[in-house]
Amino acid sequence: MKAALVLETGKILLGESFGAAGETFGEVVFNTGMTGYQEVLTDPSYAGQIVCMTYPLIGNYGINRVDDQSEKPQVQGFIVKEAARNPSHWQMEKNLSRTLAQSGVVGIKGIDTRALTRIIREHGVLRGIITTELEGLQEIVSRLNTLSVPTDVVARVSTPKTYTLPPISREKEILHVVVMDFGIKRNILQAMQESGFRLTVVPHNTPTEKILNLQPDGVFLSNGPGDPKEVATGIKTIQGLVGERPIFGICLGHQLLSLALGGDTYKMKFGHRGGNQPVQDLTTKRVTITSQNHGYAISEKSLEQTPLYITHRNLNDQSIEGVKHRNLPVFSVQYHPEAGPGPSESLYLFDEFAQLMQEWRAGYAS
Ligand SMILES: NC(=O)CC[C@H](N)C(=O)O
Repeated sequence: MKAALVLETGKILLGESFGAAGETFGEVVFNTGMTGYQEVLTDPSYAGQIVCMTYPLIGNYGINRVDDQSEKPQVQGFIVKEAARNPSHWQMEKNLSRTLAQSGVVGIKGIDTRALTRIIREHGVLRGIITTELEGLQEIVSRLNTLSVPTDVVARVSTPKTYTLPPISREKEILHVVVMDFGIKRNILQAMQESGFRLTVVPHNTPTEKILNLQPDGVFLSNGPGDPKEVATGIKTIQGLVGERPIFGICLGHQLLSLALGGDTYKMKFGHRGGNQPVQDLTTKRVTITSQNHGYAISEKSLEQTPLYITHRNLNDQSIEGVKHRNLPVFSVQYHPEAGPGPSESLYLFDEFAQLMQEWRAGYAS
């Protein structure tokens, strides 16, 4: 079956249906990862977005039981050049196109994804529609201008109920962390369990008092989809938590922390999505290659009005990748240290969080 990708610029790219048939609307973004498509599909941070994979062959190791980052694919649509016809891997359980079809994800294959990426890099992220209904494509272009990206995406992907997870590593001192779930990836939960944390995961709109009543050693602010400025209740909660407990934020959590402390965020032209973004720790000068997935960033100028200072920078475009509070145990990073998918060399940040919580615990007890 034929399919088309229609962009808000009026450009129409023709390909073949991949996954579910039908129509889907979203913001078209590109990811440069050569592997990790299963993690990308199931990462709740992509809710509302149509993801274009720049790497030209996708699906070659199928879908397995271990790489899911949430219970289902979360992307709004999926664009590939070539979908592997004979996937093979010892852990493979299903094939990609069937998984997409069963989950109702409308995709398209046969698109020159590198050419599409050039268009996005030139223009900035674009709204688009993938459709298997090829009649009336011109009408879709005019309809596209009336559609806007949903603003309630965090509420859609956050847990509706509080739940707990035990520590996996028993060697380390057990610390209790309350996780504010704005659309968390499983690999982050797992990295924290492996760091010896006992987790209480709470919905995105849990008030400050309820979190403090759980008597955590620290609070974690998760990744998540959409514009951070839309997460007003979360920002308010974080304002109440600063100074009460050690705090660590990743990606959306990092952006929300800055907003809570008086900083500002902006929408990047096409964002950072992939597994090879170089980030420098400004104190040690050490560079790590990081996994990233974000379209917003902290505005540097706005940090002057906050108690935060810059700890990490992206070496490709100098954008802010990490901040720390000047005198409280509060820090965050824009990238994904949990390494799923991507390099694992930034996992040490979870140990830093553990150390802050231990110090805080010791200070609190004395
Ligand atoms: N991975 C994330 O947490 C993404 C944060 C935010 N939605 C952005 O696109 O910038």
